[in-house]
Amino acid sequence: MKALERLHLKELLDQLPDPAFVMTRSGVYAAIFGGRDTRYYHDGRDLIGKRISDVLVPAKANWFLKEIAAVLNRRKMHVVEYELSNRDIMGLEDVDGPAETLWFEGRVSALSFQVNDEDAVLWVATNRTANHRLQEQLRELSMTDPLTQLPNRRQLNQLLTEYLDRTKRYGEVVTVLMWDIDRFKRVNDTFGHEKGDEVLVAMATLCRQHLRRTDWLIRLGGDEFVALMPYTGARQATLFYERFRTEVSHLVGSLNIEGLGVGITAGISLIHQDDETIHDVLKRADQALYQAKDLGRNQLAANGV
Ligand SMILES: Nc1nc2c(ncn2[C@@H]2O[C@H](COP(=O)(O)OP(=O)(O)OP(=O)(O)O)[C@@H](O)[C@H]2O)c(=O)[nH]1
Repeated sequence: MKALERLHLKELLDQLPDPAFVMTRSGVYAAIFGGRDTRYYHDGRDLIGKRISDVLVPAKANWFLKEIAAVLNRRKMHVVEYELSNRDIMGLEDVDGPAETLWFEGRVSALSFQVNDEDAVLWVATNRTANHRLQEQLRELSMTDPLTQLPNRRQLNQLLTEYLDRTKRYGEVVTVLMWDIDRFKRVNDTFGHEKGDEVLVAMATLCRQHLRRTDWLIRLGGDEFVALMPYTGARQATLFYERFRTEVSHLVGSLNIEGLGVGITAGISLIHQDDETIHDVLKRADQALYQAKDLGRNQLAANGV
């Protein structure tokens, strides 16, 4: 066994599927083993003897140096995730390897011996790009309404949390305009569910077209939507609603769904600096919406503006 290990140790190390770098505290690539498959990794043999700051842009190089120092100080393995693109790496033009941005998981542990009179770590880099992309896609899917392709309630919660924070900190004015299609059930009942879907998509598209690029339109569920309007007060939001309502009356004609009472009812509120949670503002907008429904639909009511 010993003889086998001695004879084949180098070959075994070179055959490691993921590259393993020996890196010193000052950032010198002292050795590299494995990671020879250029579909996944750039050939790193040219790195030996070079400094990380000669290879990576300063921000990335500093991040690596900090990680190395942290591992050497704590003497505990670190697992880190990082991204490397061609923008980060200098002089990569002539090296074989993937062209796109790569995501890595690094497993970094301290070595018990010195290399070139310096403390050193072993840094194993695993290409996790495919996995990372899949995760991004799943995240995107979990945040998107499949019918309208708009952000869904989950994303609204995230956005509102961010905007509540900004209102509390900087006093930013943000309007929440909740709207709902009047008599939508009659569309389904009269023309079928497919027509209902078409109406939902058309209304959502129309609303999106009339909002600003910095506004958000979210499908809450069913025929309920929220327009989240940063830098917008109640007066501007009301003007937006009036325009949207007029456009909807034309759309009802072009969709051939006249005579059912289809329109748009809305409730608006502002995010308040003393709101404790996002549910406070959602509740106010919801109450305004129901007040407007009670008043006879196809109109807007405000609450806490
Ligand atoms: N086609 C279609 N219908 C949906 C979808 N989601 C919810 N609905 C239907 O939307 C209808 C909403 O009905 P209600 O909440 O009573 O609303 P409404 O008829 O607009 O009544 P008011 O708002 O009070 O005027 C229900 O019949 C749901 O089944 C969807 O994705 N597609």
